[in-house]
Amino acid sequence: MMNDTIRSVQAFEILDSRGNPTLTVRMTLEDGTEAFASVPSGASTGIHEAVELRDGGARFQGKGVQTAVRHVNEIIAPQVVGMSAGDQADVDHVLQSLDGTMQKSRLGSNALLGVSMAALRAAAVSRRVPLYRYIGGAQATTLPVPLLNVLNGGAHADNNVDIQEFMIVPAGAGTFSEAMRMASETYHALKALLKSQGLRTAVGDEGGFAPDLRSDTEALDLLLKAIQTAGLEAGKDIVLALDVAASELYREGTYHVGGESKTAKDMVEWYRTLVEAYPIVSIEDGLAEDDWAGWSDLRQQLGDRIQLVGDDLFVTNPTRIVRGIEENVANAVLIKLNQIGTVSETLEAIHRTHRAGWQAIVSHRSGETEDTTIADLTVGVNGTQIKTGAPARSERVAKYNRLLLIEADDPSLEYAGWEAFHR
Ligand SMILES: O=C(O)[C@@H](CO)OP(=O)(O)O
Ligand SMILES: [Mg+2]
Repeated sequence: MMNDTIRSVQAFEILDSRGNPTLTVRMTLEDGTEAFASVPSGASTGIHEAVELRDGGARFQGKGVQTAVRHVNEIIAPQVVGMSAGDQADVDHVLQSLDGTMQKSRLGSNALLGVSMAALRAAAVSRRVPLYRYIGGAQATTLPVPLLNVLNGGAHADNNVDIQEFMIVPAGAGTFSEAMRMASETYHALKALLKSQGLRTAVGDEGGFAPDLRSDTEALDLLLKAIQTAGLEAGKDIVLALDVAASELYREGTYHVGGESKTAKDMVEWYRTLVEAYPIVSIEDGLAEDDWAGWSDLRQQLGDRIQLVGDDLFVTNPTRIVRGIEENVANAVLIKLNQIGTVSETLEAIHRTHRAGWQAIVSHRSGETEDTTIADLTVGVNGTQIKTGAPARSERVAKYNRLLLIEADDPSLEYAGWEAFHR
């Protein structure tokens, strides 16, 4: 018999994919269910994100992951034991009120999210349903198009490329597994191409290459070449997406790109030339996290042609998303559980995004673990796209592998394909 009353909650310090401390939470239920959830950690974090208690940050006055672990074990656990794991909204409400701050800085968003995700996972296990089915019920019908980061620049790489992430997007595949095959073949073709040009093939945090390139267009040309070498057609089988992470390029009121200072208007014109020359379907964080006026212009100029995704701009925060919808500054939202700190608030962010007719793209962080919750979350909410790195490095591949298993288990789910970019 199912009895999803929470019996115990315990946090442990573990390592993330960068070798930095993070935490995992084990929740047990009265019916004997045991579930774990692990929390990721970003590098290019938005200033409006929920605050994790992270080791080494001067900002946290010596409060690191150990403190977050203690908060779970000593403050949160006694309050949630006895609650029902399936009452996600109630559990998350308790977490939010125990913390009591706007950005979850008292207990730490990592402490809160670990418990919130553990409740979600435990409730599904207890009901003996796959996590995506527990989240989405009969309404989960879609498998997402993956956005795979294969080339890096910006603050993440030691080269002359300004854009942080160049992603390949196999929208033309017929199934999710075919999409992964196309993506990994392109990834390997890219590696061979870099090698043949004497360029570095070491990979960054998300599994993408970071060769020493002269410009952003050289990076885009390399991708087109790799797609072709893999026997695929750019624009038909695979298209491209960018994460500019423009907050990182923004200093003292201007954007610093290619050794020049640019206004928001110049940036929009730059994107127009890129979109005209390359099969780019999506640009994330094209402008900085508080440049609302610039974003509004970007949306007016390019919003009918391509997907414009807010990451640092919205930080998965329902309040910022509502403002973005009202001011019509984008048409898609990047969704990261740890930017907001609870499952319920993440679901609210997704629902508000979808209700506006915008796309919600569930995303990993640059510091990840083997936790695959985001794969199930994407399917559960009928997300048409997922962003979780290169098809290499196990912490990224774990999410893709989970989706491959979901596809194999449930033939009723349909690959989103081009529908993902329908506006
Ligand atoms: O900018 C981003 O979108 C993410 C993930 O790719 O990076 P980070 O986790 O470092 O914020
Ligand atoms: Mg981003």
